Amino acid sequence: MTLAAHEVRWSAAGRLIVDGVSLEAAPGRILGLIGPNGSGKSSLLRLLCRLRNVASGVVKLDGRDIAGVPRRALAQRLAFVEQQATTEMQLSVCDVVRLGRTPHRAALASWNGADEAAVSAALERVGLSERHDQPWHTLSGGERQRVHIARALAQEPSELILDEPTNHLDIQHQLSILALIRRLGVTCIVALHDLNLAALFCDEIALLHGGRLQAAGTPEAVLTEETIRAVFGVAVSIRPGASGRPHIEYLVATDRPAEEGA
Ligand SMILES: Nc1ncnc2c1ncn2[C@@H]1O[C@H](COP(=O)(O)OP(=O)(O)OP(=O)(O)O)[C@@H](O)[C@H]1O
Repeated sequence: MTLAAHEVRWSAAGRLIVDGVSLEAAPGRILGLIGPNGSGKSSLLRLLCRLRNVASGVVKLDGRDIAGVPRRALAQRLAFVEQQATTEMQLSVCDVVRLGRTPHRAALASWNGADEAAVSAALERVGLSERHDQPWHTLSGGERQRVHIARALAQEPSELILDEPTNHLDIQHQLSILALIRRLGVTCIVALHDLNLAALFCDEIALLHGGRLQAAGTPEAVLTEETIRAVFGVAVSIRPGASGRPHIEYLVATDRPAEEGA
C-alpha cells in the first residue's frame, strides 16, 4: 500500500463535493480516476496530495496520515500535475522543470550535477530537450502540459498524481505520455476523460459520480455498458480491442435529417 483514502469527505460552498470516498493505489500500478464533469475528480486528487485538507476521513501514505507528514517530506515522495497549472511568465522551460528539484535540495545548497541530470532526463522523456531555453509563455498548450509533466518527473516521485494529463495533447503525445507513465513504474493516480485511454493504460479504475465512488476494479469490471449508460448517460457497445483491453464504441446517431424536398 502506498497512497490510500479512507472515507474521505470534503465540502465547498455548503455542498458535499467528495462524499466518503475510499480507494487505494497499489504500488507501481496505475489507478485511473474517471467520472463525468463535476463528479469530484480534481477535488479528490487535491485531497490526496494535501493541497486541500479533508473535512473527515483520512489520506494515508504508507499507512501514515499525510496531515502529519511535513510538506517537504511529502513533496519528496509525491508529485502533482494539475489540470490548468500556471507558471510565472518570465521563466524558461528549464527553469520550470528545475522547480521540481526544490524538495530534494537543502536551503541555499548549490545546484549540482544530479539536479541537472534529473532536469535533462525529464525534458528528454517528454520530448522537449531542444526547448530547454525557450520562454515558457511562448509554448503551445500541449508543450506547456508536457513541461509540467517534466517538472513532476524531475521531482523523482514515488507517487505521481495527474489531473487530465492528456488535455491539450495531440493523439501521438496523449499516447506517448501515458506510455511513459506506465514505463516509469511509479505508483500513479490519473484522472482521465477518455474512457478508451483509461481502459488501455490503467491497471485499475475508480469511477466517481456525484462525489461518491460508484465502482472500482479492473477496467473490465468497471467499464460496463450498463455502468457507462447509468453514469454518463451514453449508450455504448464494449468489446475487447486489439490490445485485449475493453474498447468502447459510442452508439450515437450521426445521420443528418433528410433535407426538405430532397
Ligand atoms: N472551491 C470550490 N467552491 C465551490 N464549489 C467547488 C469548489 N471546488 C469544486 N467545486 C465544485 O465541486 C464539483 C466537483 O468539482 P471537480 O473540479 O472536483 O470535478 P471534476 O470531476 O474534476 O470535473 P471536470 O471533469 O469538469 O474537471 C463541481 O461542481 C465544482 O463546481
